[in-house]
Amino acid sequence: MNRDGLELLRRGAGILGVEIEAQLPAFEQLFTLLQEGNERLNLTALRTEEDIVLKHFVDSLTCLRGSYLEGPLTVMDLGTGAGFPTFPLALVKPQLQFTPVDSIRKKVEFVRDTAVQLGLSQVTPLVGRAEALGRSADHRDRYDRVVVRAVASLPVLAELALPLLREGGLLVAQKGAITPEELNAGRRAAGEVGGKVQVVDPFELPVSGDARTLIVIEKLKPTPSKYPRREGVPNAQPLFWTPPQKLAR
Ligand SMILES: C[S@@+](CC[C@H](N)C(=O)[O-])C[C@H]1O[C@@H](n2cnc3c(N)ncnc32)[C@H](O)[C@@H]1O
Repeated sequence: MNRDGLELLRRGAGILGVEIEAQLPAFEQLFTLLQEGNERLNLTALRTEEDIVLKHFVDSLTCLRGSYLEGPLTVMDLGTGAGFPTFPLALVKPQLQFTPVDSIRKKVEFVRDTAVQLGLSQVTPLVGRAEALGRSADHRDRYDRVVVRAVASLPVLAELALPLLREGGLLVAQKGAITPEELNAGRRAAGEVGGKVQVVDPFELPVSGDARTLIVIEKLKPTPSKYPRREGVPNAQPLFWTPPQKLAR
């Protein structure tokens, strides 16, 4: 990472109030590993230094808004891709025990190798689909937090994540701008799977000003055993919602 990238990272984290000075060498190493991984494996669409620093590193750190990730907690990162938001969060919050999950094996292998190289022993990557994990005894009702970034619409996230949380656990979903229709469907879906939308926090990504929304759903009671539905169904038929592109013309 060159000097401009480092300054951008400092500036973005500073605006968020996140202290990262001691972790800058690790972020530089992550940057290099991500670039090498991208050349080999085509992991992420973001390739420029500015995009990686701002839209992966700083953007992931915005999950720390509102202090929902304080203390020793077990955290599943659902649909982690190349390891986001897991890596930036794990670097600055070493008390969090992360389980980054993705259905694509090559991505999880990259995350596993990168975690080893960064010395992040509290990161335990897993290949799997949320629908299957949400039905397995090893993972259902287990986690203090589920974090997600750029994975699915809110009703789908509610159905995939709530089964994995313990009662009182929180889904922390980082999204772009959200329409009232998606939010309304998300509220209804959350209720259906045992949760409640507790926080809708719109904000701007530092420096670029891009619209973001942090949404927090709390699990209040057990998720009915029929959820999550089988693989692919939550996305194909989101609870209480027809995404705009699926509306008949
Ligand atoms: C757009 S990428 C986002 C990756 C990462 N969270 C980020 O912000 O860069 C979405 C990822 O979610 C994974 N994914 C989507 N649905 C999933 C599911 N049901 N179970 C596990 N992984 C899933 C995909 O394989 C993909 O890697």
